[in-house]
Amino acid sequence: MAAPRHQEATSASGGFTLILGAGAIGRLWAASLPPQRVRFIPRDTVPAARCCEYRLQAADGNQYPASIPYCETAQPLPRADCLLVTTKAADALPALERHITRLPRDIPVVLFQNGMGSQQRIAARWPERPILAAVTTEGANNPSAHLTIHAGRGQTSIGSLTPNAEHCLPTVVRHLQNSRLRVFPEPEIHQRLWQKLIVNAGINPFTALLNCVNGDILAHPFYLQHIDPLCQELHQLMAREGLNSPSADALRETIETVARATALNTSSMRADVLKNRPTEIDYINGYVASRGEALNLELATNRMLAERVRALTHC
Ligand SMILES: NC(=O)C1=CN([C@@H]2O[C@H](COP(=O)(O)OP(=O)(O)OC[C@H]3O[C@@H](n4cnc5c(N)ncnc54)[C@H](OP(=O)(O)O)[C@@H]3O)[C@@H](O)[C@H]2O)C=CC1
Ligand SMILES: CC(C)(CO)C(=O)C(=O)O
Repeated sequence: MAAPRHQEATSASGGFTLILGAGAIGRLWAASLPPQRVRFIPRDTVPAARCCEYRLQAADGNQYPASIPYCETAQPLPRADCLLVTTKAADALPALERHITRLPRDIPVVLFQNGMGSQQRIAARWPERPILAAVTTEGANNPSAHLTIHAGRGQTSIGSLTPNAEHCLPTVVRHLQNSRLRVFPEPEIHQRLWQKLIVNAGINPFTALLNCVNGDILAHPFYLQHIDPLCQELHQLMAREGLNSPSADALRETIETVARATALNTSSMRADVLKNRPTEIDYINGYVASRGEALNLELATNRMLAERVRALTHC
């Protein structure tokens, strides 16, 4: 089946997008942007093929073929309107460090990582570059090497992390709106990152530890024992960080609304544990616990959840 038509992109760089991280979210974006105007930056090793070939199963169930060229490892990177970084949180800074000298200083870099910590480290490492963060509720997974499933339609909010990103935000948003995905500018990106962090902190570790889908945590005694202390800690930390901090009850309500809305989902953390891959716990409950330590707050529930999840993939 032929893919639906895109609007034609126009810009000085020809509407080009570079993507670092050809995993589930990277492939969703690559197949959703105008064809012929996307390149994956490969790992250090020369990729086995010139193109990343796969099928994207759209949210309506239809499948479309995608063939996304890899950039030549020995050549300069092509001029592009922006770089999307779609690795896991732990890989984002090392991956950027490997390639950043090949990129013009003014290229906007959009970070898609869940959780918190990696974005701040990247913004602090390259404060002069335009670095932006994206918070996305799109859902994608790769059940096999050549199939990417767009499991749930959502939206992507983008905001600036460094001063030089402010003026690029409208252009980056317009550029990414040229895809089949919904994209919006987010002036309060820090608050938005925290909202997503709260949801991930309240759902992901429980699904990983209890080995269940999102909705099934809600009636489990372990969840019921820990969710209120967890929400108290999140409320305390947000207040100390100077953020707009909803009450612990409101945070629990937010977490449970998402758990009910995604009741049949396997969370990204449970999926990582099931595949014996490193989880992003250090950027979720681990990040909360370490911010607590830095601010002299005892956030024991987050620390306990982080330790238990780490133990799942470290044996
Ligand atoms: N999937 C989703 O629905 C959502 C994901 N996110 C967030 O987006 C981020 C990416 O998630 P997802 O796509 O699921 O993860 P995946 O593991 O599917 O993809 C990450 C990709 O990054 C690649 N990668 C790692 N290091 C490098 C490097 N140095 N150079 C080039 N490529 C590299 C990996 O390659 P390899 O496979 O070889 O290791 C892999 O292809 C995560 O932070 C996640 O939390 C946020 C919302 C939704
Ligand atoms: C919202 C939630 C929990 C959906 O599964 C998610 O973001 C994740 O799995 O990481």
